[in-house]
Amino acid sequence: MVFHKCNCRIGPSVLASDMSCLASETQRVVDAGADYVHLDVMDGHFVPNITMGAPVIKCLRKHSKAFFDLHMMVSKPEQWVDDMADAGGDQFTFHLESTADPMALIRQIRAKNMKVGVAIKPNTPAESVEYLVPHVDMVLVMTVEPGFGGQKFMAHMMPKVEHLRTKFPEMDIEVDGGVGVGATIDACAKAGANMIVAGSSVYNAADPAAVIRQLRESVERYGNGKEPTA
Ligand SMILES: O=C(CO)[C@@H](O)[C@H](O)COP(=O)(O)O
Ligand SMILES: [Fe+2]
Repeated sequence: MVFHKCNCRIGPSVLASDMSCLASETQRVVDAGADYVHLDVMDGHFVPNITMGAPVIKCLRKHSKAFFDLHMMVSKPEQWVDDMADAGGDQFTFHLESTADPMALIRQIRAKNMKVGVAIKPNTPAESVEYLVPHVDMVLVMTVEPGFGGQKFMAHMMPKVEHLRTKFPEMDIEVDGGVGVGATIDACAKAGANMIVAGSSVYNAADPAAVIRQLRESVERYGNGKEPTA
């Protein structure tokens, strides 16, 4: 177990919601205790799927004050920084694999007053992102191949989380893909993740509030420096 003192935050991914009712579906998870909302932006090029762009996020912003974590699965993230900031994005999480000049992109995001996240795909080693840690707010370790919700959790990504947590005890580390109540969240929590994206497990649940609570309990039990009670 790798302990840390980072705040636990749960961010449902609206990709698993009924996206024809995005405003009410966002509100539904906020009411259920979500700390932020994870919005998956896919361009059909960086990943083989298309979801939403800045116009949709701008409309959603009119209905929600939630913190919007924009997971930018796009080939040219630089192209979308201004539009996403204008649309009301709070955090711009780009993929390390998508840009030739991460530092320039980080400066561009900061200039628009957004927080910065950097994501790594399953085949990208944790070491490759270390030099960016002092310059970003969060590292996202993908626990599925980006592109689709509802995939199987990749447990073999946990050593990457553990490696980063050991080196950076105070950094926000997010996991995304296939995370739900039970073995998957427990593995993430024990490895040291403190920001938890959960799509299907929250939106498909009969009681999303109970799921969010249990995800949080796992992080607080295993990750936040407390000994397990059972
Ligand atoms: O970025 C992605 C997929 O590319 C994720 O945000 C998924 O949307 C999470 O959904 P579940 O795996 O939890 O259903
Ligand atoms: Fe995502």
